[in-house]
Amino acid sequence: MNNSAESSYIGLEQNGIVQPLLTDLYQITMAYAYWKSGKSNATAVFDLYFRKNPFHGEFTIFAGLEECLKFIQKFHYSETDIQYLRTVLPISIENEFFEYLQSLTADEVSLFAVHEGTVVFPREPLIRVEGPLIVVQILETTLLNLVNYASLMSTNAARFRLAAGKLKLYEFGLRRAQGPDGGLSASKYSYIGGFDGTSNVLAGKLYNIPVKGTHAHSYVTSFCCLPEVTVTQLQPKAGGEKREFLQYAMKWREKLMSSFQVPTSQASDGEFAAFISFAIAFPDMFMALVDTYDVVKSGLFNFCSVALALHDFGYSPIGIRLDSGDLAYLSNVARNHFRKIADIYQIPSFENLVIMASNDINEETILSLNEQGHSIDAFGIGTHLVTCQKQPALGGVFKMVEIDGQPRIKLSHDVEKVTIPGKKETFRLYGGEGYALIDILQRTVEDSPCVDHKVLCRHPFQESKRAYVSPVRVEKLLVLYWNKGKICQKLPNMQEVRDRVKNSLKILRSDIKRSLNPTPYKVAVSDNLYTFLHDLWLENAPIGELS
Ligand SMILES: Nc1ncnc2c1ncn2[C@@H]1O[C@H](COP(=O)(O)OP(=O)(O)OP(=O)(O)O)[C@@H](O)[C@H]1O
Ligand SMILES: O=P(O)(O)OC[C@H]1O[C@H](OP(=O)(O)OP(=O)(O)O)[C@H](O)[C@@H]1O
Ligand SMILES: O=C(O)c1cccnc1
Ligand SMILES: [Mg+2]
Repeated sequence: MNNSAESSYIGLEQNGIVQPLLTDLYQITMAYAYWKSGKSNATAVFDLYFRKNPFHGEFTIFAGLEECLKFIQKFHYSETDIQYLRTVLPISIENEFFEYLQSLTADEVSLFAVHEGTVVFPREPLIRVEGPLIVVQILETTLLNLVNYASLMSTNAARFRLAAGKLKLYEFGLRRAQGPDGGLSASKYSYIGGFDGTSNVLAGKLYNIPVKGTHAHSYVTSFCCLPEVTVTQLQPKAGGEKREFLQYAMKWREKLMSSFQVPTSQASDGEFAAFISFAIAFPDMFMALVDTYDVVKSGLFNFCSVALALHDFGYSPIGIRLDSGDLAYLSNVARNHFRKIADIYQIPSFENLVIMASNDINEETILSLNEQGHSIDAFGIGTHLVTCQKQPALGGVFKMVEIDGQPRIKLSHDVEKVTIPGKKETFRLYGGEGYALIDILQRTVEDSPCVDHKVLCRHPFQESKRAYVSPVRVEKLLVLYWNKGKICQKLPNMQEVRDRVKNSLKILRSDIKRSLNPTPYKVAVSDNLYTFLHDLWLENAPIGELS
């Protein structure tokens, strides 16, 4: 098993699908219309942000930044891209436009971003992109594609992590993921969000994530009786001659089942044969799926018998996986068996055999299991995690906030959808206990908030909602990551991003993180930005006439 994700994954090539044509056609048609109307030299500022936290929660983890940087680093239309565009755009498009497109790079763009893995909130810019209008516009779809699922997935994983506490979490979702790329991203961002590993072997290879696995029901059902065990011997861990393993396991099964007063006829021989064969193949990592027939009457006895035989041979069995039934009840039964065996046969390690649970597990199942009391050590989670079944998309958007130094606002009947105009900074203000109190958006022309100085924080749309905050610490969230054609920050490796997620969540009070009815975290605007926003709003919304 690959145990370290410490080495950098920065050197990795980006998935080949991520290229300039991975965009919506309208970015290119707009580019032509901008170009044609003489806006090629316009300079624009766009904010990438989302409006609502996912999963009925009150926090989001920002992820996908490194992929965005890799994308803009190599942003360039190839000759075949241009050839293809010629076939889909109208014949009337001037040839010089294609020449112009082919010459484009993101070298004149600046990109500011929140560090990947940081906890973030609605309306605050996660990424601010400044530069030639056409280039910045063209980046929209790809940047959103790279950030939305990555952030959603990392947030989902972080929520599972909060629910599971210190228990191990493994991502088992590849078979249920949204295609190959969705599956790889799910493995990567669930690790960033706090999972301990994945069953996805390619993700292990590409990202150096620990890979983990047990076996499927098919392995168990492929055996029907003991004579099918053709290799019956095993070399003891300490070395020396191979010995009859099968006989040891059989002796243990008789002994165990009679001491638990269950007739051996109740246990499946096929399952027993499967476990023996698996143990002979993997004596150092024996983990058995015990629910194919009957966990209590068959699976547990078969597992324990093989595990005891392995112990006789000097090996340490790992544990079991439960994949159906009442997981709380069955895990407690299993733990009691393990305890009894540890006690009767004086093998203390048996008490701590791993109990893994899988089968359609979601955040609520884990919270409910916690309430009921269970003996599970690890969860294998697929569908709900990778498809983000509770909320399949993060509604991140990319909106123009300034052009040629002039602020821009997008109005909407839905106040939540009105954009906050102008070039902005975000500051996180901390209170005495180390918790973040509020995030405040300011215009870049304003002075930064200072420690121990009162800052007026205003709700962006509700005039009466305002408060003074005297922060004990101020953190500037947006950092210049891409400038003059270069990545200008040291990029963290995956382990560091994962650590940031963990530490970033610690700055949130627990009521903001709880699953049911969490307290919203406040995102405010400065007094100056409040006035700026509302003046521009009025300027852009003429007084109507009723008739
Ligand atoms: N103690 C428990 N509390 C809450 N939910 C549980 C508990 N045990 C299992 N679950 C969940 O209940 C669901 C049970 O799934 P389902 O109704 O398909 O039964 P099953 O055990 O898979 O049956 P089958 O033997 O047919 O596979 C799963 O989503 C599982 O995660
Ligand atoms: O339940 P998930 O969270 O998606 O986790 C992954 C599931 O994948 C496997 O099931 P399998 O493909 O064999 O199907 P089944 O258990 O649903 O029959 C495994 O046994 C888990 O039950
Ligand atoms: O290794 C496992 O147990 C596993 C892998 C993928 C899906 N379900 C289970
Ligand atoms: Mg299942």
